[in-house]
Amino acid sequence: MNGPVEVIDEFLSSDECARLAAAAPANCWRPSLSGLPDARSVLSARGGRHSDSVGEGDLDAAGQELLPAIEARLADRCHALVDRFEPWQMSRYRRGDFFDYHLDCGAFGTHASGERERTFLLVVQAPARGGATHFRALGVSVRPIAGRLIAWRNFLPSGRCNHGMIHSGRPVWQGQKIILTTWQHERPFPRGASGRGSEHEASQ
Ligand SMILES: O=C(O)CCC(=O)C(=O)O
Ligand SMILES: [Fe+2]
Repeated sequence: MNGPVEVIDEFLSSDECARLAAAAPANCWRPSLSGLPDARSVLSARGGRHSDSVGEGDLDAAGQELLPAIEARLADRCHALVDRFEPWQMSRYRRGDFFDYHLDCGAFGTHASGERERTFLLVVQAPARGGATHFRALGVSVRPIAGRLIAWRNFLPSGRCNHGMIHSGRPVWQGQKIILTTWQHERPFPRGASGRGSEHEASQ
């Protein structure tokens, strides 16, 4: 699909999906927090979301070792700038879970790395029913199919947040949806304690 929402099927192989779906230890899942990096803002930001998430640092070795190859693929096929990526997050939506309509842009205005300019969402496991990513203002609904990349830009050409990109993760009605998501910021994003950058930083 062309247009404001880019969809690439089989971006992940079925083997990668299987390894990633098994990569989060059961006791690492936490209620998802939306958007904001600091705990102060998190409670108010959480309201419209019901799902669980883990950070990339929680994934097992088999899962973590896939990430550099996935990033290289995103750089190659989507011209992604991976040094601006936030640490990956894996989210799980079980029956009835959802992520209400929101913008990915708008919460990081004062962050050193700037706003979330682009979103890269990889479907690791598809639910049996429900769970589409719905862009209300665009009238676009993208089904969660395992291996599918769903990517979009959150800015207008002027550099302001594009409110036309408002979107939601529709409720899952049967089965479970697992996604692996990152956001490309305006400037390099140092991967802190939760990411692979931490070893690098520590050695400097
Ligand atoms: O689960 C979805 O389809 C949407 C996820 C999303 O909007 C996000 O993680 O920012
Ligand atoms: Fe989003």
